[in-house]
Parts: sequence; structure tokens; C-alpha cells
Amino acid sequence: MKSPAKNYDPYENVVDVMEKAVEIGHINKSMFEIIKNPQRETKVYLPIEMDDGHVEVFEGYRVQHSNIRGPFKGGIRFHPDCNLNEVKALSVWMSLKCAVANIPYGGAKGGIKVDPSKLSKGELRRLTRRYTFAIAPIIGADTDIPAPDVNTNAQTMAWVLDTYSQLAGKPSPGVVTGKPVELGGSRGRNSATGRGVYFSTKFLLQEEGKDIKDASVAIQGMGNVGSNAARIFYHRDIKVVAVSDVSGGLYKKSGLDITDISDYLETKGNLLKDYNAPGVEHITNEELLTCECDVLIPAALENQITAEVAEKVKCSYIIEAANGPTSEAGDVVLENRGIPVIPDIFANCGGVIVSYFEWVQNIQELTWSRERVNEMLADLMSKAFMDILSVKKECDCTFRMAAYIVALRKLVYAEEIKGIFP
Ligand SMILES: NC(=O)C1=CN([C@@H]2O[C@H](COP(=O)(O)OP(=O)(O)OC[C@H]3O[C@@H](n4cnc5c(N)ncnc54)[C@H](O)[C@@H]3O)[C@@H](O)[C@H]2O)C=CC1
Ligand SMILES: O=C(O)CCC(=O)C(=O)O
Repeated sequence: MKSPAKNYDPYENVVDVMEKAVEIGHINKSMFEIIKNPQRETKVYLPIEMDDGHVEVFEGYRVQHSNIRGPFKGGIRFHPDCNLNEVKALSVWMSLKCAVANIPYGGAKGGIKVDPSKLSKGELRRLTRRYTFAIAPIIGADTDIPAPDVNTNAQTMAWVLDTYSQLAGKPSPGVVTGKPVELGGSRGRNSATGRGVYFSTKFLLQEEGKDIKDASVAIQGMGNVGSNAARIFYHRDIKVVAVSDVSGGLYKKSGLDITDISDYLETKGNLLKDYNAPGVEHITNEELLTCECDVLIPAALENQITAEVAEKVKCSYIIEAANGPTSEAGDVVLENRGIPVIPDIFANCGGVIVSYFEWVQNIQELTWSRERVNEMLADLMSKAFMDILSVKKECDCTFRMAAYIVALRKLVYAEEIKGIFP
């Protein structure tokens, strides 16, 4: 096992956790060897003419982990620290997530090593189109379907869709999900991951015999996932005591005004460090992770809850809205401290579930109402949670182990019935 922080290796981390689940869940070890490695790793170099005329070359990735249960599926991330190893781990989490959610997809992930805050809108558009052009031969509505992730959104997906459709010579809405509703996106996709985070919290607290209305929540990250989750909690009168973004956090024991904070982020486009309101304290991201709250929701990046942080958290429960926010060592500490963790592969699966609904609408040329989408999301997540609970009881293990066992059994079974090729 790697020590946390600087030596953190997300791919090694996910493989270690899978290996533990293989032991506990009595999973076929030889077939698991197939699941350990991605089917294909693609690295591309993207020359872009910047606004001042000079050329910069960016590095991009698409890792296709598994398509044994259906087409590859997973988001595209723009981040200066993005690298092949991170994308590889994220692609594995996608395969596990789609299996837990019981949707007919495999797993993939893409990314570009770039700080998008330093690029103009025109530069970002050219970079996204160039990246799409480079990976076009390996994506498609029935092969690999990208979606938004960190620092990408419906606008980014509109550029991916248009570039791909130009190359295909026809509108190809099913090639990408999370696109604007006007271009074939699904109602409810934008808020789906945050909504799923709310369902995960509700299911866990119900299981623990607690009323979600009495809970206080702290959320790290106020992007697509964190801000939608915060709004959903707030509109159900659940106290959100702390939120943060990359610039720092805000804390108010009696509960923050999430509508005011969301309006500030949307209309002013400023960072939370510049937000001020009566009774609101400014805190650091580490203080957010260790603040007094019932439910802690990391919704930013990987490796936030290291062993050191895990020793200090004061929450009773953790819901992993981000992918990989808890390191393996952090997880051991939380288990020893008796703090239940709802793992990422279930807690944030609402996004890919509604992506699946979007894709189904696209290929059938249908449009569904927001109410229908939200109801179907609740239904799939509730069934998936029941599956996890049942394995948790069978194997007497943590929620993370149970979710991994549910997923790995499906992936390994699919490999077994297919048989080795050739
Ligand atoms: N967008 C989606 O539908 C899904 C996203 N996820 C995962 O959720 C997490 C967040 O994704 P999005 O909300 O889409 O990204 P986003 O780009 O919309 O927002 C990220 C947020 O995290 C903050 N942040 C960045 N670095 C930080 C740091 N070092 N400390 C604290 N805050 C920091 C940013 O300021 C921003 O508020 C990621 O792990 C992503 O992979 C998972 C499932 C689906
Ligand atoms: O909606 C999707 O296809 C995938 C979203 C994503 O990247 C994730 O769940 O981590």
C-alpha cells in the first residue's frame, strides 16, 4: 500500500481495493486479471493555435477500461494535474460504477492536461475540437460515449458533439451525454450526480434509523456535483453548514444560504473566498474536511481524505461524491473509527445513470420529462443500494467492499460466460 499524499497513485489504489474485494467476495482470481488492466490506453498530442498566434501542444488521454457489459462510458476532465495514470484509475471506477448501477455500459475516461482557467473561450473550443478529432476513431454512440467531468460541462459536450457529427457527416447525438437539452441532452442530467448524492445520503441515514432532516452536511467542491447536491439538500430544509471550492470554504453552524451562494457563483462567477454574508466564517479546505457536521461530502478531487485527515474528521458519515476522494490508508482509518463511507462508485452514479437515460432517448429519438427521469433515477439507485446492502450482510464488510464485490461479480461473470478470445 502506498503512503498518502505525495505518493498517492490512484490506479494502484483502485487495484489494491479490487484485490481486497476479490478475496472477501470469493471472486474468480484468474478472470479478475482481465479486469485489472484497461483494454486500451490512448494518448494524443494536440497542437493549438493560441489567441496571440503562438502554438501550444497539449497532452490528452482516453482510457477504455472495459466494454464487456456494453459500450465504454465516462467523462472528460480538463485539469493541470491530469495524467494517464489518473485517467486509468478513473476508467476503472467507471466500469465498477456502471456495474453497480446495473446499466449496460463498460467504463472509460478521458482528459487533457490543461488549466482551463488560463485559456480563452476560443482556445478552449479549439482544444476540445482538436481532442475530439484525435479520439474520433475510437468513440461513437455504440462504442464509447464521453460526458462531462471536472472543468467540462454542457458547452464542452456541444463542441464534442458538433466535431464528431461533422466528421460523421450526420447528426450523432448519441455520441456524447451531458450535452445541452437543445442539442438532445436529457432533462435532469445537469443535476443528476448531485441528486444521486442526496439519494445516497437518504438511503444510508434510513438504514441507520436516522431522519435526514436532522442531519447537517458539509460539502467540499461547489462545481456541478457539489453545488447541485447543496441546492437539493437546502431545498429540503437540510442544513448545509459548510461548502468550499478551490479558493477555500465557508462555514455557518446554523446553516448557509445556498441560494445566495449559488447565485453569487453563477452571476458573479467569483470564487468563494470573496463571498461575504453575516455570520459566515471563511475556512480552509482542510478545515472543511474536519469541521463539525453529521455528513461529510467530498465533491472535488481524489485523495482528499488521507490517513492524516481521516484521523481528524468529526463527521459521523462520509458520502463520496467525488471519484476517489479517500485514499486506501484513509479508508482503513475510517473503518477503524467506525465511520461508514458510501463509496464513489455508488454515491456519484446518478450522473452516469441519467447519461444512460439521455443516450436511450437519443437512440430512440424520444424526449422524457424531468419528473420521469428523476423517478427512474431514484428507482435504479434504490435497487442498487439494496444489492449493496445484501452483499454487505453476506460478507460482513464495509459499504465500499460490498459495492466493489457487487460490481466485480458482474464484470467477472460477464468475462466467464463470454470466455477467453480467441
Ligand atoms: N460531473 C459529473 O456528472 C460527475 C462528476 N463526478 C466527480 O465529482 C467530482 C467533481 O466533479 P464536477 O463537480 O463535475 O467538477 P467541477 O469542475 O464542476 O467542480 C469541481 C469543484 O471542485 C473545486 N475544487 C477543485 N480543486 C479543489 C481542491 N483542491 N480543493 C477543494 N475544492 C477544489 C472547484 O473549485 C469546483 O468547485 C470529480 O471527482 C468528478 O470526477 C462523478 C460523477 C459524475
Ligand atoms: O455521465 C457519464 O457518462 C460519466 C460521468 C463521469 O465521468 C463519472 O461518473 O465519473
